[in-house]
Amino acid sequence: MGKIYCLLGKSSSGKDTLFKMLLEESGLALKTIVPYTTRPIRVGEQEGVEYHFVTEETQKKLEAEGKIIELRAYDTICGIWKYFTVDDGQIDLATDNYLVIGTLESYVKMRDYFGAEKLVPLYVEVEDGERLLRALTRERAQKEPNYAELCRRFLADSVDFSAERLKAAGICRWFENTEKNTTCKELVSYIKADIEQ
Ligand SMILES: Nc1ncnc2c1ncn2[C@@H]1O[C@H](COP(=O)(O)OP(=O)(O)OP(=O)(O)O)[C@@H](O)[C@H]1O
Ligand SMILES: Nc1nc2c(ncn2[C@@H]2O[C@H](COP(=O)(O)O)[C@@H](O)[C@H]2O)c(=O)[nH]1
Repeated sequence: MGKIYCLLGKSSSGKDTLFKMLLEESGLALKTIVPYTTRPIRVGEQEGVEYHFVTEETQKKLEAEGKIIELRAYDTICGIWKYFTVDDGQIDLATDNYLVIGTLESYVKMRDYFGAEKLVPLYVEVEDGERLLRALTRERAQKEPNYAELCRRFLADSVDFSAERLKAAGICRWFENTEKNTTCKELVSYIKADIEQ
């Protein structure tokens, strides 16, 4: 029976980078679950790859149909952006293991939906100063850097991933992401051991 491995961590902790590296590990054979969002598509993103980019109306329709597994809404600098997981036939835990990127909130909601034995948290941690530097470097490379949103996320993260909230969600193990290849190796060993147990 399959499980959902959920990469969690503050903004710029390296979730997306590690996500791509882990998907390339053929020994793990992890599948993905494409999430949905109402935020605008960014340069370099593709419909159906990072997200299904949908309108507010589509989100409301999916909600009315009872298809939304979990949803997060953020009051961003550019308005309300929603991120959500949909029961759209992508997930078959009878046959496959999945890798997703989540927040503490989405992890808890998916754990409650699928059952604690099905969700495995992979919490990625980076020292705040280093993380802010990485976030700034990444933002500077954007066509239209949004430094205000970067700052909002940085501040929101310290509340959203507070020690109390991590403890309440049962997250007691973390993976330090100083050097990505080392972190990836640690994650691979951890996931392999979990799959084989
Ligand atoms: N171990 C590392 N060492 C140095 N830089 C890294 C490392 N891991 C990731 N980065 C860089 O840090 C930046 C943020 O990484 P990434 O986009 O993977 O983070 P994220 O957690 O997915 O962020 P967000 O949640 O904001 O989308 C990127 O520019 C990435 O190349
Ligand atoms: N904990 C918080 N998570 C947030 C916030 N704003 C967005 N997000 C989450 O980030 C990821 C990735 O977003 P992206 O726009 O860079 O693709 C997504 O899962 C959101 O849930 C926040 O204020 N706090």
